[in-house]
Amino acid sequence: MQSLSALYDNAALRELEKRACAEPDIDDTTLMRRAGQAAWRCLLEHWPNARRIVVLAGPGNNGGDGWVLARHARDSGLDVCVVHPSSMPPRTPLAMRMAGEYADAGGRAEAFSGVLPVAEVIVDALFGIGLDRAPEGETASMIAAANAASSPILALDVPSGIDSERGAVPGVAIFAAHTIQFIAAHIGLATGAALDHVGSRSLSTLDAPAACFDGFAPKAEVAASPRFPRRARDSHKGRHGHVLAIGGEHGYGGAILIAAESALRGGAGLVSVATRAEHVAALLTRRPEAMGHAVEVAVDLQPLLEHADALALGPGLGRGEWSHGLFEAALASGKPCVVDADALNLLAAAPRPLPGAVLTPHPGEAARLLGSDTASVQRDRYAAAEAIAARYGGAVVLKGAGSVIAAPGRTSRVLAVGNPGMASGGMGDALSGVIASLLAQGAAPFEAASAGAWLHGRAGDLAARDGEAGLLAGDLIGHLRAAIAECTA
Ligand SMILES: NC(=O)C1=CN([C@@H]2O[C@H](COP(=O)(O)OP(=O)(O)OC[C@H]3O[C@@H](n4cnc5c(N)ncnc54)[C@H](O)[C@@H]3O)[C@@H](O)[C@H]2O)[C@@H](O)CC1
Ligand SMILES: Nc1ncnc2c1ncn2[C@@H]1O[C@H](COP(=O)(O)OP(=O)(O)O)[C@@H](O)[C@H]1O
Ligand SMILES: [K+]
Repeated sequence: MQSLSALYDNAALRELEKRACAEPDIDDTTLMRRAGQAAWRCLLEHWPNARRIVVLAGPGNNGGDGWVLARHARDSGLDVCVVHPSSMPPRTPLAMRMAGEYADAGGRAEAFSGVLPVAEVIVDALFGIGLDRAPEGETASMIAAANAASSPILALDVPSGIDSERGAVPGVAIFAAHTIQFIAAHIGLATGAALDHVGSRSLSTLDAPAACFDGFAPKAEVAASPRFPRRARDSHKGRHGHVLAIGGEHGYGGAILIAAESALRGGAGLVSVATRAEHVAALLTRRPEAMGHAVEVAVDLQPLLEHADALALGPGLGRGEWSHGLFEAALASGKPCVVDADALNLLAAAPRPLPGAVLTPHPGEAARLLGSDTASVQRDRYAAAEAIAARYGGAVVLKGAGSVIAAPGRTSRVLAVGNPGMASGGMGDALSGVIASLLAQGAAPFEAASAGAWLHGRAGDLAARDGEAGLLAGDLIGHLRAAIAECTA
């Protein structure tokens, strides 16, 4: 059974369409009719009282779906107007046929004149998975006019202007209230800039037979909530792992303190911190449960490394001599390790394979790891996360809205939890702590990355119930325990 959690790219969607059309009683016309009808039902479900609708119809098959919907709406007695770009009448045979049927039934259609007719719902059928460049000229104006109208927009398959494979928004794009996707969920609607455009989401498989999906793995999956076993009654701290958090150069004590506190709230049995001497008192005042160690030279780190099950390396680490020494000593230990913040910058400067590590770059750090730029990373977040995993060998969490989790040989995952309240300093340090905590408790890198990122996002959502703006990493950490409890059998 297909769900919104299994995500496919455009090649897969087109192949699935082909397989469906190979079935005896299905062809491309049937699929388009089903798409238009499913979209019409979706409109009725969301806006049962709408009497006037405008359908924006593009030149391709996405437009075709729109013409079918328009016909259903008209047959049901609604006041319908289809608006198409004056320079782009229906171009594909299917779209031409559906436009013809609508016209034959007496449906109203007009070329875009600069203003859209008034409507209670606007249906966006301009472009779907066939978008091949940023909308410009007339289509850009139609999108802008639809967004400027006060009516909600129902997007068919993809909000027009969104790159349905990558989540990027190359120019203007529809801001939909709801998007109904056809056949299977699109990978690009789950991450990055696209998230602001899709609204709520649904999926109509168009009754494509389940056999079409046989042997067809999704390109990515929405990360599911992790499951944790209940603790044994006779458990003790030695069974829940020992995290060593390493960082906190002069002037950057807060980051390592947040990572340590988050590791404790992530369930680690013990948390030690290796940092500059001046941060130890602050750490112990704030979190006496942590063990603070002043480390002035790398050799001081050795005994701490020996006792650690996993490392959180990088929060506030800096990039100087002290930082380099600790970075090299920590990696040389071969312990499971979260590599974050300045440790990622040091790694970018001296790349090496780190198969047992979890790398947690934000898009800027990801760009440095790849030798590219932030805009390129954001243009294709899946490709960037997968390229970092391939280059460095470990698991990767590419942070930001719709965080992408990747590892060599694994199907990538994308987070559906988290919120923009988390765009504040220290949130990444909290993520490092919780992932290190799971590594210390025995999780493998990809699972620790995925479960840790999920818990962090969920705790952020629980914290955001009191509002997004002003949400602090410390507030999120306060909800980690509840997030873990929700996931515990
Ligand atoms: N794949 C499937 O399984 C199904 C697809 N259907 C619909 O078909 C759609 C795909 O149809 P198409 O492949 O015809 O693609 P689209 O309808 O998304 O658009 C393609 C057309 O728009 C033009 N175009 C693309 N970007 C443009 C831009 N920025 N400015 C101006 N013109 C631009 C292309 O040159 C092409 O003519 C899907 O999104 C979906 O709505 C459904 O009918 C049923 C099943
Ligand atoms: N708009 C957002 N939606 C969801 N999660 C977000 C958003 N903004 C930030 N986050 C999350 O918050 C954390 C921020 O990390 P980072 O950018 O490293 O912050 P810092 O360096 O200040 O600690 C990441 O886990 C990121 O995914
Ligand atoms: K569309």
